[in-house]
Amino acid sequence: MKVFVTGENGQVVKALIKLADQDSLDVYTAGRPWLDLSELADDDKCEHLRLMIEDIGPDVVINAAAYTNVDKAEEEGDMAAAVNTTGAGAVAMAAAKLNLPIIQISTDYVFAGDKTADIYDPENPEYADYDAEDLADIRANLSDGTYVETDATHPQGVYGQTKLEGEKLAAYVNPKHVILRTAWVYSETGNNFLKTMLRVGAARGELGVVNDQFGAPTHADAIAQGIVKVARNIVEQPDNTELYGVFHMTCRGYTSWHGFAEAIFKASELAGGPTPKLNSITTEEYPLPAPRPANSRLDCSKIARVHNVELPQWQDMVMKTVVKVLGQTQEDKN
Ligand SMILES: NC(=O)C1=CN([C@@H]2O[C@H](COP(=O)(O)OP(=O)(O)OC[C@H]3O[C@@H](n4cnc5c(N)ncnc54)[C@H](OP(=O)(O)O)[C@@H]3O)[C@@H](O)[C@H]2O)C=CC1
Ligand SMILES: Cc1cn([C@H]2C[C@H](O)[C@@H](COP(=O)(O)OP(=O)(O)O[C@H]3O[C@@H](C)C(=O)[C@@H](O)[C@H]3O)O2)c(=O)[nH]c1=O
Ligand SMILES: [Mg+2]
Repeated sequence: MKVFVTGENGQVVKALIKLADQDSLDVYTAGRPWLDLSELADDDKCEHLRLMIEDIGPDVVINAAAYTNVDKAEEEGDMAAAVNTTGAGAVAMAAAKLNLPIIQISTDYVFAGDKTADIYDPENPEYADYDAEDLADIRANLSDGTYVETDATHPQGVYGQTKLEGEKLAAYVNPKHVILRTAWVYSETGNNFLKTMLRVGAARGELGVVNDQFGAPTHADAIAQGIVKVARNIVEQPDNTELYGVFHMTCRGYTSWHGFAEAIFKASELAGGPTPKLNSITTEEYPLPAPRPANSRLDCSKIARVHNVELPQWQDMVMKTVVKVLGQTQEDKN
């Protein structure tokens, strides 16, 4: 299988490139300056992209490039929209023109983050006439508070808004679309929370991290494996419409950013890295330009059922990533 991926140095792009060592997977990437997603409002650039893809002849196109600086997006809305919305739409369109499927990577930040779990109250008068079977049904359908693919979206900031519009545009222009929403991506490359923690933790003796935003830290390697499995499924069964649409894909389990930081520094301690004092704080105590969803938890049962994709428990990949980051030379970090 041959895949065409947008971006060069992104966490997910790099993880996909690593998988190319494995049997029968060719990964072709295109990033700046040759492919700049912010320039795809221009028809000539779109045609150039289409020709580039045609030349390579992939089975699937993967849009893994995005404007991901959540806070900066608040002031650079036009650029964020150019990359995440117009750019995503243009990549999906170029694929559509070649009758190729598009896998568009998206985010938990499309949601408001205020979803709560349903509470079962056996005393609810509405249940008075229900028999045991009805009640069992009701209980089975109670939400645990994780977001499902059909839940209403309501992004809180510009990044989430531009990503949501990118999802919609990609879906509109290319019927063969898979929108994969993931969350809290980290890896040993690029910019991410794990690397920020180790850097800040080495520079300061103490730091505060928010304890009231919940989600699943997801290693880019796990995402890349999920993407490749989905890609293989749609290549094997291109006409199976069940395989297309929106899917949630994160590691299993969940924690807060504070819980993630705790796991990072526990691993760091074992590996001889920094061990700053870690304080638990609220979102209010850590003001940022862009609001973050309090609940970023995604229900991943649909992708498990339809694509047979299940990512590992979030804790599983923290230790090895911390070890790799601590072992990086200054040169690697640049
Ligand atoms: N990071 C996260 O926590 C999360 C990310 N996602 C989504 O996952 C996907 C992958 O994210 P991730 O790997 O973390 O991204 P990164 O922030 O690590 O990398 C972003 C990638 O996008 C490329 N890019 C940015 N602007 C442009 C542009 N104008 N033209 C071409 N390429 C551009 C970058 O290029 P260059 O190599 O030149 O820098 C880089 O390759 C994205 O769709 C993101 O929205 C979803 C949930 C969480
Ligand atoms: C660095 C730091 C952050 N925080 C808080 C701020 C914020 O609420 C939370 C996460 O911080 P970050 O800014 O690193 O995370 P952020 O850039 O918002 O991460 C998001 O990126 C985009 C691309 C996504 O799609 C999301 O899934 C998500 O991963 O932790 C602290 O409380 N203390 C700290 O020292
Ligand atoms: Mg960030």
